[in-house]
Amino acid sequence: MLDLVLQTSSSVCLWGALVVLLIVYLVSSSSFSSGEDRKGPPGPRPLPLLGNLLQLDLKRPYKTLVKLSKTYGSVFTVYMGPQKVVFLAGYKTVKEALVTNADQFGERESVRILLETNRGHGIFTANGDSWKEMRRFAFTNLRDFGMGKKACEDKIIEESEQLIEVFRTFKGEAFDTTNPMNYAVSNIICSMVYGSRFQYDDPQFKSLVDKTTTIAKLMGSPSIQLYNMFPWICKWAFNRREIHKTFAFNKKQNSELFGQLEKTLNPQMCRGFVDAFLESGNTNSHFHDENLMITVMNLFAAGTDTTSTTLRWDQVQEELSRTIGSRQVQVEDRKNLPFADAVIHETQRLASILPMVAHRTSQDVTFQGHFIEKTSSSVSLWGALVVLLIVYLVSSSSFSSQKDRKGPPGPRPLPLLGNLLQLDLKRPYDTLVKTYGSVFTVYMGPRKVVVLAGYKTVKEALVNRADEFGERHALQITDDYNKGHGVLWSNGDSWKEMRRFALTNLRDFGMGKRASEDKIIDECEQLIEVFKKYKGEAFDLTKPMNCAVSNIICSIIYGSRFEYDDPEFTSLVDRTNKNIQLVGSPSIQWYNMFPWLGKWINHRKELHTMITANKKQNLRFFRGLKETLNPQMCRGFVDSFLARQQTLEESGNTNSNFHEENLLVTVLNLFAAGTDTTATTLRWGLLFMAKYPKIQDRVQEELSRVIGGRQSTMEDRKNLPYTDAVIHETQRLGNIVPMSLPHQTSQDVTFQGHFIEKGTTVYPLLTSVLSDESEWAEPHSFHPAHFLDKDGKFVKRDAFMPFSAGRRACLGESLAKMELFIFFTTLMQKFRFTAPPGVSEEELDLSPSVGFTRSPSPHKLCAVACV
Ligand code: HEM
Repeated sequence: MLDLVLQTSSSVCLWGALVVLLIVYLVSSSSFSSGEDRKGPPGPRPLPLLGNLLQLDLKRPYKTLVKLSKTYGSVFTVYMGPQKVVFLAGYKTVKEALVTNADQFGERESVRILLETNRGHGIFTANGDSWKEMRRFAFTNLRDFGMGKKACEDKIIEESEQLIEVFRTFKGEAFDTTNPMNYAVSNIICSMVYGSRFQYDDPQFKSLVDKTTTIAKLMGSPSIQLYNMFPWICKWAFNRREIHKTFAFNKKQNSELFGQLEKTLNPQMCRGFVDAFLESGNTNSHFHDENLMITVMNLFAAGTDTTSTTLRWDQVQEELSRTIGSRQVQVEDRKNLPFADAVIHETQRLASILPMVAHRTSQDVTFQGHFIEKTSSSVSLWGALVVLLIVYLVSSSSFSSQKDRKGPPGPRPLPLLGNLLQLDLKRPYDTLVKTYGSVFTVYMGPRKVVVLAGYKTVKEALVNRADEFGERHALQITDDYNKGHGVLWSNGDSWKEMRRFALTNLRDFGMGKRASEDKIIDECEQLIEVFKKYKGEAFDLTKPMNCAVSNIICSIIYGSRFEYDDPEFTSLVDRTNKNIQLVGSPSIQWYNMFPWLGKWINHRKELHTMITANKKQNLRFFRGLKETLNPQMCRGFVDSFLARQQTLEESGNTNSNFHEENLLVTVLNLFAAGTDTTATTLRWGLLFMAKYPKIQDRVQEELSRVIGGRQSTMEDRKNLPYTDAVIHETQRLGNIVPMSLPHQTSQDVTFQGHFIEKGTTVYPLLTSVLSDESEWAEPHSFHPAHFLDKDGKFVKRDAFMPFSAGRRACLGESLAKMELFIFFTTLMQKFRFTAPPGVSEEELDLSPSVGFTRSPSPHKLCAVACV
């Protein structure tokens, strides 16, 4: 069959063959059905090839697994890609397997990447005789060099003195304990392995420790997990190259250290594990260089990575000083320090730094009534699939079209997966901009996407070529619920009518006008009351901020605001915000790329429940408004829409875009687009103020000098250039919609010499505009001077494009600007925003949490009322 396939060149046949092979594989392979047939442990139903991958949170797989153990019990099966893995959960089960049935469960199963680096040597991933010898030798030697004994205790005491010295140099100021802690712990291993410790600033030592930690981090990254499951297609993963590079570097450094030790070897004085190994004179075949190297690196890796957690030091310290005063603690003291000992144990329990270590079955096992077969792999079928894929890659024409027709350049895509494996899904385009310039092609799974980067290019496309680039590309998930209605995800006449109607109405209801300003001022007063309740204590601003901003939209849409504790209101606000998060989640991104996976995506069900609830609630509101409709008094957007609908119906127009579904979707769009965005920007602003108190000083000084204690209005903006610059800089650096929303080309386009087909998805990369190095002096820092001239006057900047540009630009721009100005200035007049007590400004984290919008990581601030 393979010969036949190899001779065929058409990609259709190849796809056909692939499908047939997959079916054959599915039907013939017992690996997926054995679960049921032979009473294997239960588990979620796997997909072919992908297994249960889409149900797992790859960042914290153990969390999903704990959830699964609640459904399937303490022994269950999960397919990590094509690989069947049996998980054991809970004390009783784990103990029964690892202790009682040690022989059957005691072999080490290893992930692909570790097999590659360790090659069956060392202790961690080895099995069989080599493992037995190395483990025994390491164990005896570590014991000889003091593990659990007095000599080791002395070394640890000496090291802890060094660590205390380092801690002291910070003089009580906040600092990150990771590095000193890693150095101290590594030094214990160094003493045992090489026979000596290092100074913490020794570059060789620092690099060894830092690189070991880097490798550990990379090993847990999602792309490496994917590689472990699909080694044949994920070979190109960037992190894999990094691991191999770093690992080789560490090896080289260790070789040098071993070389030095070998030169000074003295049979009368064995300094450590390496000496013992070199001297062992053991002719046994397992004592070779490679085994020494990997064993030492295993000991290093396993002995270094530490855990940090918030310890109850107050109580621990009290117990320590009561029990032993200021003398050095010794292991002997442990029995008299029950609380300290408990804290250390609890830290280990909670931190659980190695949540999953893989074992494998050495034979067929029946365990707790489940059949678990001896670990095996269906190598031959996989081999066939790989060959087929290669043939496909070489012959298929579908991906080479971009070269033929001079499409924008880009990395070479894989079939189906496209460039997914080359992208860091959190910041997908940063590296690509550097390699491919301002217009390039990326395949998000099977979908071709053109990315536009930099101010000039984005402006040229969205403004100068607005007609060609001004259509919206709807994502699969938004299409499911918007179905071409509303303003955000629609196109054509319906979009045009809805956008125009929404814009006119928002304007009539005060957007950019006095009425709207009054509403914002009223809402601000409510928000201030909420902030005051915290009496200067630290709190999370998200919820009150969301409620306040949502209320502005409510006033405009329904004609009235809600109390913050009204359950109708809070549920609407909470669901809207949760929806936005979910829509940006990785699993929904998978769904957008591979809609046929639909059923298996968990978040989709959650999203469905919430959107349905929001729709129902809105329909209820509409009904209430309809019953009290008064043509003389239009309360808001819904009234206006209903009135128009009625007029059209009365005039016999049955074909109009003014129907209930369009009202519903437009209202949900305005809610979604108008709340999270503005509230998130305001949270960035206050966080920047707490982080940079000198800038906050200048804002507050300007406010009190120019408007004193009275309420600010939009009129004041021109007299507050510094404050205005700070708000603009907040939007620039906050960069909350980093990729804008997807556009698509409305026709075949030739752009900057590249051919782009009609209907291609286009992402204008706003983040690259807002941090364009040729436009901004300090693109990556908070620098209000970007918007000030040398006399301190406010200057507009063309590259300030947080609302995007052109015909699809943000519809709520002027409302958002008004909200930002009034909320920000009023809050600045009333409160001083600071980091929580005990947290320094440097520690306030500016790293974003990226979902559909880019928001600050969860944090708390204090709002101290100004007198
Ligand atoms: C700081 C606040 C805001 C920011 C940064 C922001 C940003 C954006 C961006 C980048 C887009 C996509 C433009 C494109 O496709 O190129 C957008 C679209 C949109 N925004 Fe905003 N927005 C904000 C506030 C608001 C508010 C308050 C409303 C509602 C009243 C709103 C309603 C919309 C709508 C309806 C669209 C879709 C326009 C269309 O597709 O025709 N936005 N916004």
